[in-house]
Amino acid sequence: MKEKNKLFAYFKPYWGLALLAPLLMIGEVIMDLIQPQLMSQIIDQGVLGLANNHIPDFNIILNTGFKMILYVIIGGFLGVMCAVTANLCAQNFCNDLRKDAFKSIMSLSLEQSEQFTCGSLITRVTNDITQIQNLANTLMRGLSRTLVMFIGGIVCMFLLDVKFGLVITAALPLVFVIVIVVIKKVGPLFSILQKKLDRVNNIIQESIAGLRVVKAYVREDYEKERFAAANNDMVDTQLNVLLIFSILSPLMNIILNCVVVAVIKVGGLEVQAGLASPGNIVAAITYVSQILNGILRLVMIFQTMTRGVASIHRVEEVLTCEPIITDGQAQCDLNAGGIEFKHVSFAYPNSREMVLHDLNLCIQPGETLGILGATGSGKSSLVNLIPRFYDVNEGEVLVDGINVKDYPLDKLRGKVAIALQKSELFTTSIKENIAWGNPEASDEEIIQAAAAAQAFEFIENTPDGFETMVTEQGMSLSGGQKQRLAISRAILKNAPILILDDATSALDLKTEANLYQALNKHYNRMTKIIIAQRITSVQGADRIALIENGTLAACDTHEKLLKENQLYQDIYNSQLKGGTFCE
Ligand SMILES: Nc1ncnc2c1ncn2[C@@H]1O[C@H](COP(=O)(O)OP(=O)(O)OP(=O)(O)O)[C@@H](O)[C@H]1O
Repeated sequence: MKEKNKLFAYFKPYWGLALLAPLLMIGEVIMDLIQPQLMSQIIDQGVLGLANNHIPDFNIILNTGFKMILYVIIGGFLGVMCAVTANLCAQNFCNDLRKDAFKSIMSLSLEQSEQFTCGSLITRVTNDITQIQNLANTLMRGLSRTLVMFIGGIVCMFLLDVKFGLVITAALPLVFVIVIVVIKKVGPLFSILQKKLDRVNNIIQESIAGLRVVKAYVREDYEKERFAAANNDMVDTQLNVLLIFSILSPLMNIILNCVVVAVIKVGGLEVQAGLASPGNIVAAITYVSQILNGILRLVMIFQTMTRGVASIHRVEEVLTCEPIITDGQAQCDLNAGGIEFKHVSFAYPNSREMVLHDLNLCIQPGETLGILGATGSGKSSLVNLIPRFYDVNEGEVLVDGINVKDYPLDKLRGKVAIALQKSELFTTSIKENIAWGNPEASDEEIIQAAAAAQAFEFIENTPDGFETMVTEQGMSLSGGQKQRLAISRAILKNAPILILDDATSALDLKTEANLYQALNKHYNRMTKIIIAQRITSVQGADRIALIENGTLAACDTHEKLLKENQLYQDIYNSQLKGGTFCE
């Protein structure tokens, strides 16, 4: 585990701003606290003329009035400066946090990102960090304002008249009991709310990413209902929170009015006794309202704080999540591309069922190995172990004679280029999509890779050639075109090991044959692993590995397997009869 509470470290560069903002806020609140005193002076000295035989003094009204306006202006200026400073601090701090959270997500092992789920990770980097930003802002502005207003208001009331101070102090226990009950009720609801938001985001993400399938199966209504159910569930929790909060405001108003009545009653007696003035009563009423409104705001602040703290935990989970698959220290200068699976058994971390069982297979540098097997037999799982997308449970995988666990990950993954059946393309130009596999590649190398992948011709026929923009997830391209771009990218990486994991499934037989011919001609030193469903895709390979229920059923040349292996003969015959095969 990385250091806990590391979030505070993000504040460090901005501690000056974080300190200045509450100071400015204190200044603004002091200006607010002076106002009732000045108002008291206007009433007592200016209007009632208590110090001048009950003769009103308009000069005092005018001068004190100007002072009040001046303090309001100063308070407003300090408030604006406080808002600017707090926002600068919170924005910058959360900007750093968001970048690091994203960096952390990028370094997660696949099983960890699967555990978090995609929707939850998106919510953590977006909504949760916004909640933390709100929290930072609230702590610097709202909390400091409320605390200073609360303490300052009570002090001012005691200074006006000790009995006023005692009245408000007597009301506080009841106020705090109400606040604590509300906080206890609402607190746990916020964690639940974030989880429900995760679910809503997951559905949005799945439905939008799979929009074509949704439309093809006319499942819009189903998706709408699924979304509506999750959304309603979230809204219900939100409503519960709001309901609890909505009870608070009238309760506070009742207490406020009771305290005001008590202040007037006590104040009346004090005026009769000559111990206080009418202006003092007005000032005290204003302080009561400032204090109780402050406490009401405290509950809202608590709302932000609870949400923020729940979000801090969620973001910290991402920040402190160490990748399970970590670097080894081995140095390996060999770049031949030899691979060996030694007694490999493997189960996915989220499942107890073994997918591969005691599998042994040696692939020579430069060899082309076809892998054939029924769906779900474990073909992809096998090749996923080479770049360590997952680690084996038993046995070992060697690349160029070294256990993959001993490699620094970037060195190991630098040796492997992989193209998948579902080609991941980015919203950028065709050229950048290909060069993504090797950003330093020259234009000629990009063209050569595209030509080998049989993509050059169709790219040239697009409106802007290599500069044509690929729309989101490659929607503007056919399945076969996307696969060819993904293969171009893998070829361009020029790694010693090239894995095509069912990456030619959308290509017609002629294009596929041309691709393999080009690979053999121009990239013959690469070790190639070709996973396919069709025998035609692998029959030209040096050897073909037959995977059956996670075990290696056979591994030999096409000719030998055809002669000696019943399973291979069955596949061959079924594809021949099904009309898939043509020589
Ligand atoms: N991320 C995963 N988590 C848990 N189980 C998985 C995961 N990926 C695959 N499996 C399971 O592992 C088994 C082997 O899957 P794998 O993808 O290796 O098969 P495959 O031979 O490549 O199939 P296909 O030809 O359909 O792509 C299947 O039973 C599958 O359900």
